[in-house]
Amino acid sequence: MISSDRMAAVDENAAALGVPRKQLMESSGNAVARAVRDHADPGASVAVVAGRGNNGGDAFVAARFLDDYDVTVHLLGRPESISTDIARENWAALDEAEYDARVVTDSKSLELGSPDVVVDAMLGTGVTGALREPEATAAERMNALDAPVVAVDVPSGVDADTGEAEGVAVDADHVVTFHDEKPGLASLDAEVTVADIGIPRAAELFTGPGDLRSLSRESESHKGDHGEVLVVGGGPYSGAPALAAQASLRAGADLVRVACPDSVAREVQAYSENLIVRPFDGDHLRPENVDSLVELAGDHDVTVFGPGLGGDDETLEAVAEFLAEYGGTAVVDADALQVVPEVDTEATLVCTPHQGELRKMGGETADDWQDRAELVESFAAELGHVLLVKGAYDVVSDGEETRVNRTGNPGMTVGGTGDVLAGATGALACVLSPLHAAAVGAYANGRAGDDAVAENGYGLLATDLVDRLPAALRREE
Ligand SMILES: NC(=O)C1=CN([C@@H]2O[C@H](COP(=O)(O)OP(=O)(O)OC[C@H]3O[C@@H](n4cnc5c(N)ncnc54)[C@H](O)[C@@H]3O)[C@@H](O)[C@H]2O)[C@@H](O)CC1
Ligand SMILES: [K+]
Repeated sequence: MISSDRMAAVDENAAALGVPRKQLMESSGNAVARAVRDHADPGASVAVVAGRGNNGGDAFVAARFLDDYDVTVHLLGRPESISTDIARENWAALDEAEYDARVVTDSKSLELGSPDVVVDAMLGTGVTGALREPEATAAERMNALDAPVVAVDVPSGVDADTGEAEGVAVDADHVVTFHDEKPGLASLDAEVTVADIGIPRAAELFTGPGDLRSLSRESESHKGDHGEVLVVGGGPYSGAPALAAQASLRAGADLVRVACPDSVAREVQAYSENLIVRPFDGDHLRPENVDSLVELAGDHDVTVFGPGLGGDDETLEAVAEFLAEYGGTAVVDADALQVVPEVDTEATLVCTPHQGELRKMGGETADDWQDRAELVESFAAELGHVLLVKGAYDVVSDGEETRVNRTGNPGMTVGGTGDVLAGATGALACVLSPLHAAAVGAYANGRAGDDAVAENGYGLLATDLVDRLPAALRREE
């Protein structure tokens, strides 16, 4: 099963891997033509009703794969209003080659006749709201015909994620959907075929630019909409929590507070005026600090737990108590990680170990990234938490779904890059699912590192990553 949002991300990742959408459209159209052949023999008449998006584009391609049929393509709307270049190019190809391709600007002039098969390519995953005109009338006309209706990707008017329609929708007999099943199709009274259109598995497995799609913002946004993060860290170190907190801000959080021991509060604040510091008593985290921290954490969307806390016995005891009491979402890093396997917690955790820390948690690792991905997936299932295991190929898994990140370079072995990753992931977890936040965090952190090395060579500082996070999270359109 794949949602429309994820499908769009995967499609963009495929393009970044060198398999552009026009090529996928060629495969989609071919698959639609094969489905038409299941319903009628060569020579039969086929009416294709196409919209102005890529759903229509798929059907323009299908017409070319049905040269031995009597095909008529009806485009609803003017060719100039076709909304994508690839659909327009495929329309132009039909027009140039003198196919029977007609422009229908008004539903009254839609003459379907009595075809043997109807292809519904008005709208696919791009539908918003109820079908407008001329699509609504065209749907009613198609439903009234005796001929079987083959729908491209999803019956027009139906929401691919929910299976629901806000108004009239095409009543399809057969749906040819692409790449993977769509959640909304199962409840329909139609035969559903999933066509492999040549999207590489890597487009789903490896993080890519398409994964940044989900970070687009509404123009009407308010302070707090993009998340409030609490970083709990510091004690033996003061730089780590400051780095994590700055990374959270650079990854888009609206407000970030740092809870750290009194002893390092001034140092943490001195790193940046952008930080809000909330000190607690002492020079390292202790069990007596836990209750007030849990309360403070409750006012935030996500807690980033661990940067610079150190591994003192009292501190680890406090970490265990915090996790046992806390019910929100936390990114857990550094020394705090070793406590996770023993704790019974209601919290949603994203654990960010490097391979040494993973072993300390009781997890196994392997040199080959594919073997490692399998081991991480089963350990994540055992823990019941999301794991982001850092390495040349970072592995992210919630125990069911696994993603692998290939950005990053050997310059990132310098201290502090893990704190940046934890902070960025915390900010992202305010607006994305934990698995997706970890995947995008790893992708952006590595991309920031790649940009820094491309500019200056090795010898990068963790602060170089912080400054480059916004660009690394920006989607090029
Ligand atoms: N990986 C993918 O995502 C692939 C998608 N493909 C096809 O692309 C389709 C999605 O294409 P698009 O994003 O261009 O979207 P669609 O082609 O589904 O629809 C977009 C068009 O519909 C119009 N529209 C939206 N809501 C409407 C309504 N209620 N009434 C009337 N018109 C309405 C829009 O103005 C726009 O012109 C998929 O369903 C599939 O058929 C394939 O070509 C290949 C791969
Ligand atoms: K359709």
